[in-house]
This record gives sequence, structure tokens and C-alpha cells, in this order.
Amino acid sequence: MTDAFPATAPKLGLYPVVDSVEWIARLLEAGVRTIQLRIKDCQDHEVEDAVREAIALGKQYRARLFINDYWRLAIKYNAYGVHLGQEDLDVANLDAIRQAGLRLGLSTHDDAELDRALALRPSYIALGHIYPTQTKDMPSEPQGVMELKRHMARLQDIPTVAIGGISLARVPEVLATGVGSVAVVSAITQAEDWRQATQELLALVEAGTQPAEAL
Ligand SMILES: Cc1ncc(COP(=O)(O)OP(=O)(O)O)c(N)n1
Ligand SMILES: Cc1nc(C(=O)O)sc1CCOP(=O)(O)O
Ligand SMILES: [Mg+2]
Repeated sequence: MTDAFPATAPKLGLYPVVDSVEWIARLLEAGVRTIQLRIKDCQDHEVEDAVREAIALGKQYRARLFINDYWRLAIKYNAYGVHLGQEDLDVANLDAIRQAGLRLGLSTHDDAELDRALALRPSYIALGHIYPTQTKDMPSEPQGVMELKRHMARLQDIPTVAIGGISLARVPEVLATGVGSVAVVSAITQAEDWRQATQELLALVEAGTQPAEAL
């Protein structure tokens, strides 16, 4: 059997996904303790400074800082974790990520992707997209909360994250499925008042009150 990736918190709480070090800094200062740097479609050398600075901030705040896509840089600067999609699985060196002691989060969008992800024994599984999203072009239809709830029945032993179109108003029905974390982009970055939005989301999702382990 494949070796498991290192454990993360059973419930990751509020999980903002943002595209700059500036957002990382302001959200950590606001109390967020699970967060992802997601800068799309760059070469490693173009994002190296941002990845290094984001990881340093994550350590400073004892937060669970995941790097999306740039797994080599995540290893180089000893990130808390890496987030990968299904396409990334075809090219990423999972053994190197595991041996470096990084947590691994994996995206899934249907049963087949869930099967593939579970076989790799990642640190958490993300399920999306739950609702229509303006943030990313999705090739599939939204799953909806009923489908999320159905998936949760087979995901009792692994931390879970819901993503895609989740607004403050939708958080209660998402949490009612039993999912342990809510990942958001626009609910924070497009909010009229991001501070207030973050505080309301944190209060609802009960984000990251315990420090990240083994930083
Ligand atoms: C928490 C979380 N869930 C899903 C994704 C999507 O990741 P991926 O499929 O790799 O797509 P991109 O984000 O790279 O466009 C995510 N980033 N975070
Ligand atoms: C980056 C991303 N991944 C998704 C997936 O389903 O894998 S949905 C998504 C975008 C989420 O943004 P918002 O909260 O603004 O809808
Ligand atoms: Mg990706």
C-alpha cells in the first residue's frame, strides 16, 4: 500500500485561496490559519519570491500554508503543504513531496477522481465545485450540496474541504454536510469589506483556532 502523506488538522476551518503575498499577509493578520497561495500559469522562477515570502509568513503565524501547483518550490522552502489538481498528478513527484514531509491536498470533482485521490492517501481531499463559480472556468457542472453530502459518507477518515461558489450565505448548508473546511476566493477577495467578510466567515466556519502542528 502507498505510504500516507503527513496528517493535517482534522478540520481545516476557513480556507482562503488567494493570489498574492499581500493577501496572505492581511488574512493571516486577520486570524486565518489555513490558507493557500494560488498564482496561475507562471514559471517557477517568476513566482519564487512570492512562494518563499508566503511560506515565511505562514511559519511566522504558525499557519497551515499550502502552495498551489509549484510543488518544487514548496519543497525547496519547506512549505506546510502543497495543493495539486488531477492534471498535476500526472507530472508531480509525489514521492519527493512525501519524503520532504509536506502535507498534500488533492482536488476532486467526481467519484472517479475521488477514487484516484483516496488511493494516494493525501492529507486532505477537496471537493468542488459545489456551486457555480466566476473565479475559474470549470469543465464540469457544479456538484451541489446533496452530492457533497453523498461523498462525505465515504470520507469519514480524512479531512475534507468544499470549494467553488461558496458565499457567506451558503456556508451553513455546506457545513451541514459534515465537511471540515470551506475554501473561498471571491467571498473574501471580491467582498465590499474583506475584513468584515473574513470575520463573519471565520465566526461561521470556526477557522483554525489551534496552531498548525510540527511547523
Ligand atoms: C482547496 C482547493 N481545492 C481545489 C483547488 C483547485 O485546484 P486545481 O484542480 O489544481 O486547480 P487550480 O487551482 O490549480 O486552477 C484549489 N486550488 N484549492
Ligand atoms: C480554484 C477553484 N477550484 C475549484 C474546484 O472546484 O476545483 S473551484 C475554484 C474557484 C473557487 O473560487 P470562488 O470561491 O470564488 O468560487
Ligand atoms: Mg493546481
